Amino acid sequence: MKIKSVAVLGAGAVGSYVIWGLSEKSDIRLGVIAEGERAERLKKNGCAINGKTYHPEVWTPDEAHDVDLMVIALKYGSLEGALESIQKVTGEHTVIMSLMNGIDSEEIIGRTVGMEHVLPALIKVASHKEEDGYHFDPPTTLGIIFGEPSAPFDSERVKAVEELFADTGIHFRSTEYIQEEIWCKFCLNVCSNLPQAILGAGVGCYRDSVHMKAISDGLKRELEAVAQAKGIDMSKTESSSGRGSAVPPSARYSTLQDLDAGCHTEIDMFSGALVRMGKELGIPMPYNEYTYHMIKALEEKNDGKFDYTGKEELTWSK
Ligand SMILES: NC(=O)C1=CN([C@@H]2O[C@H](COP(=O)(O)OP(=O)(O)OC[C@H]3O[C@@H](n4cnc5c(N)ncnc54)[C@H](OP(=O)(O)O)[C@@H]3O)[C@@H](O)[C@H]2O)C=CC1
Ligand SMILES: CC(C)(CO)C(=O)C(=O)O
Repeated sequence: MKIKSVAVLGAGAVGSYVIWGLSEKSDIRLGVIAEGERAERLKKNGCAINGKTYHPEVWTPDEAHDVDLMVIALKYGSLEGALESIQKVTGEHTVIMSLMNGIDSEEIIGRTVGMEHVLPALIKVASHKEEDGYHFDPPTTLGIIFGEPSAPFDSERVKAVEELFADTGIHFRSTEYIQEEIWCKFCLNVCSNLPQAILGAGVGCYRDSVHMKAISDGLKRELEAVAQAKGIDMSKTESSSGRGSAVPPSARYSTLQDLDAGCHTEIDMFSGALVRMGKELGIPMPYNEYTYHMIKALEEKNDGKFDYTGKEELTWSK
């Protein structure tokens, strides 16, 4: 098996890492999947990444049908609406890798196209948008981790993806513990993205404030209790997955980036998912419930719900 065509669905901060890495590869076709105004914009402007503009092909889902590898890098809120496109792209042999955060994008995609197409994966990159396009630091980026959910782990498709990434700038590794790796990344996101998003400060806050560390630890204890109840042993990845990419203390992870940009976040796939699982398993989740509601309220604040300027009617504290 050899991967000769790659389609990226979601040419944003994470999709840019794949586009950047594969653009110089001469023996593949690389396209981004887009329609309508988004497709026109991508055709006209290309993808601006680390100060350079790349021009991957722009394919409709029909044009991308039966691509060898589809990489999905959408925000959680866009996934449901893109399932029809994902179905149109998926051919008999298409392998799908979701680089989305959270623990359920694979399951959602698999329900639509069949789990056999999905090669579980995650990405560790700190990528963000600036005025001149997307930026990340290639040398310190840990990159893409992927693997079969069960043996044989050195499958044809794992070897094909390794061969695809081998002579590119993309950092990657395959693993026999992909489920545990995904949960470790989930833990990193829940414990590091969320408290800093409420505080509105860089990740140095966990090093510099015992209070921020205490909140992060509280979220972690709840997540570990859920993982344990589900039989996920995150210690299996301790030697390989201890920490994320090196970042400065000012780093703002994706949840805070979303709030900074006035957008809705992916809190439903972080604390939202944990609160739901906690209820199913009978595990109390006070830190995650509080965090869930606070971030939802910050989204409401961004939407202008608490803009009381010029509203004179009185309200009472109870
Ligand atoms: N940012 C980061 O450093 C990291 C993010 N992640 C995770 O990766 C995922 C993607 O995040 P990120 O890259 O930051 O998000 P972005 O918002 O930067 O990128 C999402 C992209 O998807 C595009 N898009 C939305 N709907 C469609 C559609 N129907 N068809 C085609 N394209 C579509 C958007 O286009 P448009 O802009 O035109 O709307 C946008 O370019 C998230 O789950 C995130 O948590 C994981 C690791 C690190
Ligand atoms: C924590 C980080 C940067 C790791 O890749 C990430 O996933 C995010 O910003 O959401």
